[in-house]
Amino acid sequence: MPSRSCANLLDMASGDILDIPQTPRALPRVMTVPGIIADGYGSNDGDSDSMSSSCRERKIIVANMLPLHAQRDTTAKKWLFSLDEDSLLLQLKDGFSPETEVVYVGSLKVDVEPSEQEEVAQRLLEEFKCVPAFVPHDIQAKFYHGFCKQQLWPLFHYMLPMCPDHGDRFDRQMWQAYVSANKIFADKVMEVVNPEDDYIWIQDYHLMVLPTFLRKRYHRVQLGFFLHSPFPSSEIYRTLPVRDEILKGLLNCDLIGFHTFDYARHFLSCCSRMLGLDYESKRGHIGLDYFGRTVYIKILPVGIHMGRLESVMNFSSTFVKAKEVQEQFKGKKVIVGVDDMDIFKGISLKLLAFEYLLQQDQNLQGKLVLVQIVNPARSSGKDVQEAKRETYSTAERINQIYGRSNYEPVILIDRPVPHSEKTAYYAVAECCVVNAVRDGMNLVPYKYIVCRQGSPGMDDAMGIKTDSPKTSMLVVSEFIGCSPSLSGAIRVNPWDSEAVAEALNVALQCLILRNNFVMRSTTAM
Ligand SMILES: O=P(O)(O)OC[C@H]1O[C@H](O[C@H]2O[C@H](CO)[C@@H](O)[C@H](O)[C@H]2O)[C@H](O)[C@@H](O)[C@@H]1O
Repeated sequence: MPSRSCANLLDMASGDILDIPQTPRALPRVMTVPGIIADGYGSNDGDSDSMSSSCRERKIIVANMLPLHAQRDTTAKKWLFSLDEDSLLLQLKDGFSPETEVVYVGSLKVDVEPSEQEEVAQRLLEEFKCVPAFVPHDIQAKFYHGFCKQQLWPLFHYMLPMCPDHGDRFDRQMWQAYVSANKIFADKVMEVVNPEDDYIWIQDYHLMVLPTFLRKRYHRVQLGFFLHSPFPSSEIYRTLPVRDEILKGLLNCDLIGFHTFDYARHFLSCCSRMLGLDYESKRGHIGLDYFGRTVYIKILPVGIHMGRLESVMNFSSTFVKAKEVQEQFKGKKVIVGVDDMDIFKGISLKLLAFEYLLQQDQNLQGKLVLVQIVNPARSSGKDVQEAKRETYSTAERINQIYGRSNYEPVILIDRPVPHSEKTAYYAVAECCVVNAVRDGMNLVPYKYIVCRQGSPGMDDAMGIKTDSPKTSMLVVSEFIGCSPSLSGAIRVNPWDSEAVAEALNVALQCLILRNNFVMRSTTAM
């Protein structure tokens, strides 16, 4: 029998929760738009009632990874740190009022020797208001690469571990590591928190039992949690052996945020079926009573940060790249895809649809290009290796069958691609396709829409008249969180490659019709 010692660790925490004195409390003072949503697409429900009026002045954002780049200068034997401008965590900060102080708690992407940890921690707090949680190597491997990436990530994206090739089966040691890592993060929060005044925002599926440790220590601390991934149907979720511990972890918060109504609905149905908890509408918000507290459930879809994206659009390096891409694909229609190398992003299915399209319509051969940017994998699992192998072999096959001299139908860009370069591809491509079989939100369509709108500088670089209409098409999977918000997109079932091919064909026909129409109107003038 595997040891259940970590269950004890957690039980100690959650067990005590049963003993929390049920002092009547005022309604939790919950922030609206916790900064997750910036001034872009996706918005909160726009409430501005009394719940929003008492945002605490210091926020502690806890996430698996700090928004930092870290590099070791081996010659000078010094660490070099800088802010990771791409991190969504910085976007959270932009949503708060300027007076709000934000402290981040999380791990570094690098290993720091124990002898250097104290000095590094002091520097990061002073220079970046970051508090590093140093998770020992053995725990980290089982916590992140094990329980997070091999168990929770597949399950939350609707994949059951039916056989070893499809996610690892439940492993109590990995769960123990998950609980231990969450405790390490909780201890770090406790080092800096002022429980009377601070608001603690916990991010994502890596840290779902962290609230239990904090609630055990501070009965009255204000805790919010946001899940960036999907929350699956209760029929999937109930297969998880530690389903109750995780639900209780989340319920130890005052507010739980989800991207979509469906994810919130699934969570509520799990609370009802597994814990016998029913929800009710409280002052216009959905709330659950849990040991004398009300836990609010909110739909807070993440958006993009327009300001940051617009500034990247105006980099001279973006103009140069856009011009270069435009020249490279002159006379061809460009479809762009940007995805993480992950088994749920449906990259191979997208390639199969593209292959089918070329096979069905010979006229497109030589004239159509799919530029597929692949962000490097974060997980090292064999599932990701297999997805990568399949992506490469499908792309190679398409290029062999339909390629010619000076023409490759699939351009696979598999390296870290800077923001400016992605922006340039978005700006040039007339169609963007997101074919994920499941994704919490997916911000690619929003970025594409903004980049296609262009800017005077970008239009100038590309030789486009600013007032001339630009036609763009979006093909998106119906299984991603952002899908319902994209009313102008063509929605597809990503598993049905023939239907995706047909959708791409419709998109191309629309582009051609529209361009002919514009050309005719311009000529007539
Ligand atoms: O791979 P991880 O380190 O475990 O992180 C998980 C993913 O986090 C981010 O995506 C998630 O948040 C996005 C914004 O809310 C959402 O659009 C997406 O659906 C979520 O999965 C990150 O963008 C991914 O690269 C990570 O894999």
